[in-house]
Amino acid sequence: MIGVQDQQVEELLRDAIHQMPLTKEAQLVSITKQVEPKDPVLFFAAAARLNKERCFWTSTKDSFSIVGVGNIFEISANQDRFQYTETTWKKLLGDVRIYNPFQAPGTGLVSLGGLDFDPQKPRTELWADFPRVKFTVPEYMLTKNMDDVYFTINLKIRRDDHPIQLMKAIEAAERILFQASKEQHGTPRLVNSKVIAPEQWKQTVQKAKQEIQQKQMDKIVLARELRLQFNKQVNISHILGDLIKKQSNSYVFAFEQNNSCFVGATPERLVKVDKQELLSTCLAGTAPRGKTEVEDQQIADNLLHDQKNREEHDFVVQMIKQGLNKYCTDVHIPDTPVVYPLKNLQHLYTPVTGRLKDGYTIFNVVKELHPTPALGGVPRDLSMTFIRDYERLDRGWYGAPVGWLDSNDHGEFAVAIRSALIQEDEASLFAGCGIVKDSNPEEEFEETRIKFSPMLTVLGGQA
Ligand SMILES: C=C(O[C@H]1C=CC=C(C(=O)O)[C@@H]1O)C(=O)O
Ligand SMILES: [Mg+2]
Repeated sequence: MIGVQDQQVEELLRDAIHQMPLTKEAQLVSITKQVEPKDPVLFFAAAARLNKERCFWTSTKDSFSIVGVGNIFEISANQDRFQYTETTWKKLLGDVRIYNPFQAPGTGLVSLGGLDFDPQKPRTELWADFPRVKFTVPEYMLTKNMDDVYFTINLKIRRDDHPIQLMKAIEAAERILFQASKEQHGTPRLVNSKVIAPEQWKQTVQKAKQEIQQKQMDKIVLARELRLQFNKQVNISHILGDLIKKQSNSYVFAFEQNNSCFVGATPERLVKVDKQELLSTCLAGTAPRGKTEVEDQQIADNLLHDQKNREEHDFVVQMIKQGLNKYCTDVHIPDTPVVYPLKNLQHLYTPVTGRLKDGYTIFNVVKELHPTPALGGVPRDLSMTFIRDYERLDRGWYGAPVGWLDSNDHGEFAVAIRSALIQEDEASLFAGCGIVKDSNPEEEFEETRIKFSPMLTVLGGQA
């Protein structure tokens, strides 16, 4: 690696050891340095050789990536999940020594993670590997912001540690992480695919529609599962590489947990914060892509003027507007949506901007907005109860916020849709859709079928 910087790292470690308060047994130290360009997917692939849990985040639109390896600090909670996560994160920030001369987002101390869609829904075996909430501060982290690449080392030091010994361990890990990975797994073959309970799902849509028509609720989002079997273990780095190539305008993410990995390419930003500048997105209302440019334009025009889809979308806009007004000033939301094209489908999209009021953080906004009516419904409580009672699916982390935040008040969370839980040679894909009074169960079934495509095609299936 870059030699001069390594001498600096050693000096920083020496200082940190000498200056450790007597009251402390151990101290978390975080050191960020700039490194030569490195492909985040190759870094993720190479990290497999360290046998530590990995996490991955790329915003394909912004050319921004974070790859985390290992886990030096973990926040997991079952109750008061937002409050506890925020309090623990703030406490950690007050406790850690950070050497980060860069202001780039995603450098310095960063925590990455996600949580359950519904903390009240009983868990099944499917998600047994995943805690209900988990945020991780990785041991090693690569951050790529446009053409600049940074490497962060997070370690716990003790008073009797020796900087030269610590450096040896760091350099050994760096050699592995920055070397090209030679593993060639070949692409696994999809040998079986099972649509879970299609007819029951359509009946549940019908039931949701009835409740809406009887004015119990306005909107309920219902999801379903597609279960795949392969002839051998799925290679997560290949999947991530393919998703990045194919899914522009998306967040490509992966969170490993024991033998499971939750992977996706979601177009739906929940909230992005850069100091006090805030961005959010209303995304709901869906149509397929056309086979020709003319057909595509025709479908987009129809989508923009389709009452049922506009209704689905407007519920999201109203709720996000209301939610953000509590925590932001200068909330700006255009009156009409535009069409947001993706590889396999197109959505109605309304961008939102605002300024976070003093004293509030990204956690307040995530807590307020989740679940938006793009994943839950309207009103929130009744639709969540309906989903809990009638949807035959353990959503786990599907449909919930996943993302990251750093020690310099940057952070971003996306809604984990277009996603799959991969478990060695098996995978569960998830897709949902907004049911409103004019929904048709067959059409909603078809809409969810298309929503499986981003994950299905990179896993060797047919869209
Ligand atoms: C719930 C999903 O999509 C949501 C986001 C965009 C459009 C949606 C829709 O048109 O129904 C859904 O609300 C999913 O992809 O699993
Ligand atoms: Mg829809």
